[in-house]
Parts: sequence; C-alpha cells; structure tokens
Amino acid sequence: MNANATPAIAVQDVSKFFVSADGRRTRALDKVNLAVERGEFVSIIGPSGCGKTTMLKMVGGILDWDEGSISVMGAPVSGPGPERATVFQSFALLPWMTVLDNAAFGLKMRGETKAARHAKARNLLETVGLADFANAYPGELSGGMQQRVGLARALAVSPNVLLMDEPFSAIDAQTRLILQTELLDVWSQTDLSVLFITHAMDEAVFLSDRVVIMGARPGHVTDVIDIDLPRPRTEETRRDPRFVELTARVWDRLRGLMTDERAGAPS
Ligand SMILES: Nc1ncnc2c1ncn2[C@@H]1O[C@H](COP(=O)(O)OP(=O)(O)OP(=O)(O)O)[C@@H](O)[C@H]1O
Repeated sequence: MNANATPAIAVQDVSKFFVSADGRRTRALDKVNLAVERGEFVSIIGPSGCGKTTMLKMVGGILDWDEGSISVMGAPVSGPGPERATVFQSFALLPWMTVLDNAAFGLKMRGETKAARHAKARNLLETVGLADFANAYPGELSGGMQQRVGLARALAVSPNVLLMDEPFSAIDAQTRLILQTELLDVWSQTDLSVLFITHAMDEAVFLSDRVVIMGARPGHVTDVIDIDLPRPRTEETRRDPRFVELTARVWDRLRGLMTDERAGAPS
C-alpha cells in the first residue's frame, strides 16, 4: 500500500435521499464517511435496508447522491468508469453467451479484438478454475461456477477497484467458503482495492482488512473494526481464537443495532 497515494475510494459526508411515490423525501444515507486505501479489502455489513447497496451503486457511478463527495483513485465520481468493476449477487451472466464470451464481455464493450479478449478471458478462466468450461453456457454451471465467471468477467477489464454486492449469498455454504479463499488468492496477486458487501459476519472478518458496520434509518457508519488477522488467510484462520473473537465483536455490535432498531432508538 502506498501511504502517500489518495485512497482508492473516498466517500466524504455523503447523504442520499429517496423520494417515494407519494412525494415523501426519505433520508437513506446520512453523512457517510468511508475510505478504502489502495490494495485494501474492506467489507460493509449492516442490517437490511441500511443503505449498503445504495452506497455501492453510488461508488459505482450508477446512482447519484445529494450531499458530500465521492472519489475513486483520486478522481471525483461522475458516472461509471473503467477503473471500477462490479460483481453482483445475481451473477448477471448472459445466458445465450458461452462462459468465454461472458468472461470477455467487458472487453468487447471496450472494443478489444476478438482474439485479444478471448486470450485474456481464457487466462482468467484458468485463474478461477474454469478453463475446461469455456464453451459451456451459464445454465450448465453450478451457482459457484457462475460466480467464478462473474469474477473473471470483472477482472478481465483490469480494474483498480472491485465492488462486490453480496457476491456469495446465493451460493451454498461449503462452496462459499471455498470461493472466499479463491477470491483472496486472486486479490493477493493484484493491487486491487475491494469494497465488499455481505450479511455474513464470518465472511466479512475472514476476507477483510477492515469491517465497516452500518446502522439504519437513516444509513450511517457506526463502527470500523480493524481485522488484524495475519495473511494469507487459510482454513486455519477460521479456527484462530482471534477470528472467533473478532466475529463475536462484529455480532455484538450488529445485535446492539438490531435491538435498538426494534426498540425504535437511534443507533
Ligand atoms: N430506488 C429507490 N427508491 C426509494 N427507496 C429506495 C430505493 N432504493 C433503496 N431505497 C431505500 O433505501 C434504503 C437503503 O436500501 P439499500 O438497498 O441500499 O439497503 P441494503 O442495506 O443494501 O439492504 P439489504 O441488506 O436488504 O440488501 C432502504 O430503506 C430502501 O428501501
């Protein structure tokens, strides 16, 4: 990490309002501050509706905000950009395209030649363990395999910043653990900065350098927990007493927020 560089993602005092069908203006996010340093892996966790996806969409440049500023790699966000790629919960693959063409899709949008984009996509399919499935269609793959294609597609465009919106939540629990390790393997070989949304506390702790906890109504950052577990993280990490302790700390904080929410208290 270059300590002198501007953060990969800088969200400063950002507020967001939504207007409902009856014209009511609701504050969805309240003065959110968040930084992801270059090469850092940061997760956001928080109760349903606290604005996690809204945050990610704003950083991705597909949703405007009302107050504050957001910059990525030192430049103000004014729309989507080539330095950012997103991996979605729903995989968002095109069912009529082969795995290879799905992985190469972002490169096609950038106007790269077929030979160049296929060569790059093949490389990435190899990285995510799907080299033998290049000619298959998404419908022929398991959920875990489809999400590996989603990851290959995102990485193909060589982003600086990877935005991940609950990417493993539709995947069975065992495969999910394997994908977490695979993601860290890929990340450790790059200088990617990752902003990762999850509902799973153990996932947030296992993956991250820092876990950002958000409360709801309106969405705001309540805590940032440093995850001082050594890397590389392995299956041993999950049995480390420090891992258990940090996961419990995240849960204590979240449980407090949820209890406050049920009682109608501000968190
Ligand atoms: N397009 C929209 N119009 C109106 N309200 C919206 C819109 N999108 C989101 N909201 C509201 O903003 C708040 C934050 O939503 P968001 O989807 O970002 O939360 P979240 O933390 O990602 O939730 P979940 O964990 O359930 O996915 C919610 O109260 C939601 O109802």
